[in-house]
Amino acid sequence: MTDHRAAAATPPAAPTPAAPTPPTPPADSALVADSALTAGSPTPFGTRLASAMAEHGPLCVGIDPHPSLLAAWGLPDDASGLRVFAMRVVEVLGGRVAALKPQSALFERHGSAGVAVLEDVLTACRGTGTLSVLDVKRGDIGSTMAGYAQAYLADGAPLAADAVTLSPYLGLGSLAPAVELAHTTGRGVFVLALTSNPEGAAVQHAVGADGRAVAAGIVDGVGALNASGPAPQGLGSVGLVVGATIGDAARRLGIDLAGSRAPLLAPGFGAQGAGRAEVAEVFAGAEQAVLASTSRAVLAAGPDGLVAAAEQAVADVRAALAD
Ligand SMILES: O=C(O)c1cc(=O)[nH]c(=O)n1[C@@H]1O[C@H](COP(=O)(O)O)[C@@H](O)[C@H]1O
Repeated sequence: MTDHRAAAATPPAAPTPAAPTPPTPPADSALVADSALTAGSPTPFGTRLASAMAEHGPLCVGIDPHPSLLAAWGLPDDASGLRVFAMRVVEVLGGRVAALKPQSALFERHGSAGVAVLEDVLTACRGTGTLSVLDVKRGDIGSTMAGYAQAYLADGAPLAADAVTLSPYLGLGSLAPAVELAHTTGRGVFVLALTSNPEGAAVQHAVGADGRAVAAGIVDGVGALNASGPAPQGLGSVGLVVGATIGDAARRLGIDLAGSRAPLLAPGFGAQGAGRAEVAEVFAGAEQAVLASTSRAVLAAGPDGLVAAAEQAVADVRAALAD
């Protein structure tokens, strides 16, 4: 199995023991990673993601420990249940899918104990070689954004992930500290463009003074960031979030999803109703960039059904993108 971990990372803290025991990073993994850094620039996130998708298929499984799912798994709705749930997902699906996407909100609702579990989940992802996309949807004025960037994209940060989700609705330029740090450390960001929820259209489809939709400007801006990023070709490290539920919105708004070289994180597949036909419609012409994301549809299969559910999801996405 290829290791798609960040090229640079300081030794992670050992995961807190849990049942089931999470995968533990090899003792020398960080040393290997550090020597890769000193030997040159870290491998860009977009390059690592392309390789992970080629190996495992274009699927990201979300780790969304909703109270209802904890109950369905027979676990308490507290930090101990959260730990067993999330670590089991990493243990079972780590090394089998291109990426895992912990949903920060559902860890944060358990307070500091939940955030401690999230730290261990991210550490465990690193141990399996599976890319982690931390879904935090952050966005703030530049000076504060630098703090968020340090929290999620700096080598050795307790909550460091391979990539994070960011909101550009304080202005795409306000995300610069995160983009710059991601480029430096071989990490990535996914910028919300056309989200899967129906309420998003009121903001994202709004047309500005230049006659272009807000989302179109974001896609253009992300294309420019990738053009000046560390990878001269192929997938860039600045991705876009484009919901699989948006129908023909991209086409109607004159957005060329493939033109930005952005990896396209595509939630909405599964529990939100998008299936094979919807994925095929939304991403026609941009198939190579799609990383479909699904959470509840896989997690509802329970601890023993995770592998089969993820394999089915990969097959469905592949078929949709081949249609
Ligand atoms: O950034 C995201 O991942 C995201 C963006 C978006 O437009 N829509 C969306 O559903 N998501 C996230 O993707 C996950 C979807 O979960 P399921 O509907 O259970 O597959 C949730 O964690 C959402 O927060």
